[in-house]
Amino acid sequence: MSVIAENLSWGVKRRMIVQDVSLSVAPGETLGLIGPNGSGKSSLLRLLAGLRRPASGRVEINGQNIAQVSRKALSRQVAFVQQSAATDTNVTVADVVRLGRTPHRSALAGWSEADEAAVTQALGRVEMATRRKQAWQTLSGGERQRVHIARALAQAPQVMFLDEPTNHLDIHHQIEILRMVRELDLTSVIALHDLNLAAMFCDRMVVLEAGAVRACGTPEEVLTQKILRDVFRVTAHVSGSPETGRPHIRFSPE
Ligand SMILES: Nc1ncnc2c1ncn2[C@@H]1O[C@H](COP(=O)(O)OP(=O)(O)OP(=O)(O)O)[C@@H](O)[C@H]1O
Repeated sequence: MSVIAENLSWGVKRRMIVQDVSLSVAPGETLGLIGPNGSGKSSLLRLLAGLRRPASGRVEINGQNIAQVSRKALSRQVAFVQQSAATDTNVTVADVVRLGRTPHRSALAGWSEADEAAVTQALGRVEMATRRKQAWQTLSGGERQRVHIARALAQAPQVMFLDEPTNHLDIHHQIEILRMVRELDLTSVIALHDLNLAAMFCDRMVVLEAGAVRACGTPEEVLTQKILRDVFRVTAHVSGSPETGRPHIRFSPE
């Protein structure tokens, strides 16, 4: 499914937080959203996922304006992994992942074998299958993050929005989660701070600066010394990684 944003703007009081953003994500593509703290990545993701109404502009998912799609219909297609999703404390890991099946169930239908299989498969994909009975509140930060990703997978979406999905993860799980998202047969938009990981796993990237698109293109096109200096305020050397052929950034201490 494609995701297209046209001239999206959103703000609070007089402050514009997302400014005239247009972008498009092709079916199956992984788009990285990068930018400094406060540049509007989370706000833009919420607009794209239909969790917030833009002040102006529109979002189309699979050719449909999401303002005209019911929330339930949207949640059958779109999953959102939030940065710090609130979860009831008195539940198990499996309970949290089961919530992902809600959009697919009717009020009268019972819990089906297909629902249970989706939960089991999702837990397996994030390497949490052995923890299904563990109490949510006893999980570590990274384990919670993986369970939230499993909940989104159990939702069987065609589009996934992820807001810094790897910020609590060890390097093995950062790579595994991003590899998995890229390999899944879905369209994804991922806000990431680690620019080298973004370069490794994203097909294209959008750089946000003060709520506006500063650059958009392949990792090679976007991760230039100039952008790193102007937008991220770092001195860095960019070279092609011999293993992946993608840009690799070496940051300089001054
Ligand atoms: N509901 C709100 N009310 C007031 N200000 C808001 C609101 N939501 C976001 N902001 C402000 O908008 C700006 C962008 O926030 P946002 O969370 O989208 O940035 P971000 O790029 O995701 O940042 P980070 O990298 O720090 O997670 C920030 O300055 C934030 O304080």
